[in-house]
Amino acid sequence: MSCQSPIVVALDYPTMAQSIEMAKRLDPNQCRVKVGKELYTTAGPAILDSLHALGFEVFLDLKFHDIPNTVANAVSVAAKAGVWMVNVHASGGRRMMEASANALQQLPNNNTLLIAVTVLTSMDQSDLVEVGIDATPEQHVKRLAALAKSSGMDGVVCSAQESKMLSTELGKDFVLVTPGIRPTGSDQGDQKRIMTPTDAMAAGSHYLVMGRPITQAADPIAVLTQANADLGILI
Ligand SMILES: O=C(O)c1cc(=O)[nH]c(=O)n1[C@@H]1O[C@H](COP(=O)(O)O)[C@@H](O)[C@H]1O
Repeated sequence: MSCQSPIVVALDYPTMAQSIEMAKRLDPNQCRVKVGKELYTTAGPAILDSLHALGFEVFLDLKFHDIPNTVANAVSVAAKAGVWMVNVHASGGRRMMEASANALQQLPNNNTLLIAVTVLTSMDQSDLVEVGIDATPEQHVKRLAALAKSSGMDGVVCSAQESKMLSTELGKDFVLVTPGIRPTGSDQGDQKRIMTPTDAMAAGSHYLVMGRPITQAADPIAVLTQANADLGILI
């Protein structure tokens, strides 16, 4: 049975041992897990097998951004490894996203969700200006999300601050994956566009990515259980 909670715990650790130690404390009914650049660079594909063996659905967050052929082949390998979700950068453009979507369609019985990152949740308007984008984060997210949808993506990564707008613009079935989730009182860190778990779900997010508020907590399981309880999920 698929996990009932929308929470995806980011296993951002420098060693495989630390990530597995945390995964063993977590319950696959209480959350999904995310493998990002730090963990994948140290552990390689073996980490996916280990997390699958523990019963988790895994979001492979490598944010592919390259030429269409390279990205299409990379997402295809990820899907064959059985990950639940994989992502690419929407700024890679239509041809890159279409090639990726086509690559997954050619696989027999593909179930992997293909998601495009819009504007990183660590960026605000001043960061966009510096990279030559003369738009607000909301405007740029809207443009990239529309492009992602028409290029065959299942959904986007955005901040929960844009969830309401995207849900209205692109429909409730277009999957909204939102990092930058911060329970009240938790440290913002390097995130700029943040929201609490409850507000994010009310705004229309489908999945909530939470890293440090859980992994750096004195009692990670208590924080996760409280976040689920706040969302009305009692496991
Ligand atoms: O694609 C992502 O997961 C992602 C996109 C984004 O815009 N912002 C973002 O924070 N993330 C990831 O989500 C996680 C957030 O972690 P915390 O800030 O520790 O909760 C990290 O693993 C990031 O790599």
